[in-house]
Amino acid sequence: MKKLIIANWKMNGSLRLLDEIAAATQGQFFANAEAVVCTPAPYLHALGQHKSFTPKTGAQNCASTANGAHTGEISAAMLAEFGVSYCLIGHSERRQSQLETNAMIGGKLQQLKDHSIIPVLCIGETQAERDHATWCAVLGEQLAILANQNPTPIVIAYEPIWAIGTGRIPTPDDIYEALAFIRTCVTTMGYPAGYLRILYGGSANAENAARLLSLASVDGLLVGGASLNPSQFAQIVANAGDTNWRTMRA
Ligand SMILES: O=C[C@H](O)COP(=O)(O)O
Repeated sequence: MKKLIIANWKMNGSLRLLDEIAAATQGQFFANAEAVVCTPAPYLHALGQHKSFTPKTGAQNCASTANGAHTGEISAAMLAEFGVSYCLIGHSERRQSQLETNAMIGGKLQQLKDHSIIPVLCIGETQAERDHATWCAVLGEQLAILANQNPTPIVIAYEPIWAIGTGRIPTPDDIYEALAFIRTCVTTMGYPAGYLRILYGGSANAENAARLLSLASVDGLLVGGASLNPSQFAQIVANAGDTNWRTMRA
């Protein structure tokens, strides 16, 4: 399966950055890697229309209901009209700042499924939850929204909150253990292995991408800060497409 590299611009970027990323990734071979850029919503149209933008179009959020009197919200149907293939849900920044609950995130999941957009469900524990060894319970609770669903392709992004934007990365053993736990939980809920991709996110950059991608079970990366640097992002995608990771992994 191709490695999946998803850029999350968060509330950053510009039309100019779109051009710069297009130029930096142009001519890259996506035979072994799939790249997605999740821009702020105002750029989705430009991204979809861009003549030389090779990565796929991603969104950072969608509403948990289909339509209605919800000022400022953007529905999954609207995202689909703009060619969005993937949409982040449950990012820890939204869980914290927008007080998003698992119930709300479950609604977003359903909306995306209804419009054939692949959900990228972000989950992760705080430093305190890691220290007190309650991370399994926390991840299990965040994954519970996938239970009793008709399984469709899904991406889970494991992002320890303490690793986001801090330059700190879990040990390979900790990543392996968390991803194995996630894979077991999701497949036990009836998702076929082929429907599930699990990404690592948190301080991934051009320097550590090859090492992270070489870890067993890491199907790709969710990249924040480093994705705003066109040459770094292009290098991460190139690393993902480098089939040498298979030998590094052995
Ligand atoms: O969505 C991306 C993550 O929050 C990771 O952000 P970061 O790469 O800046 O640590």
